[in-house]
Amino acid sequence: MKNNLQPHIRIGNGYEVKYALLPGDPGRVDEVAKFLDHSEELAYNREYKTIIGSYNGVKIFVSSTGIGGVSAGIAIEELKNIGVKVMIRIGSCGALQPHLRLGDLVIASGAVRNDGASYAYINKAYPAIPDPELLFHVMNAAKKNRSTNHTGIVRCHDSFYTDKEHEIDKYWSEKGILASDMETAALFVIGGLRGIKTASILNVVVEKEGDLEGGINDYIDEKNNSKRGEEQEILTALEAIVSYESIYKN
Ligand SMILES: O=P(O)(O)O[C@H]1O[C@H](CO)[C@@H](O)[C@H]1O
Ligand SMILES: O=c1cc[nH]c(=O)[nH]1
Repeated sequence: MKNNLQPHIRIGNGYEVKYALLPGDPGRVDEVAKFLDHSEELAYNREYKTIIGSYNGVKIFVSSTGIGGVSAGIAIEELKNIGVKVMIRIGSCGALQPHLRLGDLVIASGAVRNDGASYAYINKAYPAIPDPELLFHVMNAAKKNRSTNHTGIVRCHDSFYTDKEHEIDKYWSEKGILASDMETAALFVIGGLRGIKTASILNVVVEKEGDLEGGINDYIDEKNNSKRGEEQEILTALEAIVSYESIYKN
């Protein structure tokens, strides 16, 4: 393969970039660009949009992974193939607990593996957990940014519209799971198996169903709160990378 060009993300060797931020939505890549010292688009194929840039002297890729573990798994593997060693998801999530508000950050300390992609790799006895050192840097960065953040287990799923969604959310909510997203489990499991350091930060974009407390104000501010959460997750991930890099330069 010429220059090790990857078939989906459409990037090859030669960048020597150790870090990647992974939003699902390609639109969020441009939001991250606003925080970078400079940035340049490298490729945009299907759901995979990648820019290269730097933040406080550290070079990073920002690559969208699309919706779901299947799509994310492809991006994760291909980014690893071109040398990326540390990946932080900056995603969105739906709250499963009533105290989580729009724009709060959820930092995943583990993920329930209700997705198909992580299971395609290995049976469900294998844990979906982040790298503990990277998690520590993310938690510290979130504190320094004064975000409202919650660290705990999230649930990863493959569907929004089956007839059982309400029942399933109720079950996992009662087990204390913080929120739902679709890619964190695949990221953690593939990271564990492939030796990639991973973490996942999620911005609450949907509050728990039926919780109306404070709902009117939140409704008015809905867009602002979600936007603020997105900015805070981006800043948190970037600051975590800088502090991680200061310790693990090589
Ligand atoms: O906003 P992103 O990062 O795409 O994350 C969430 O949003 C999508 C679903 O709407 C899924 O990808 C889910 O995990
Ligand atoms: O409710 C939601 C919102 C975003 N992402 C999810 O997976 N679920």
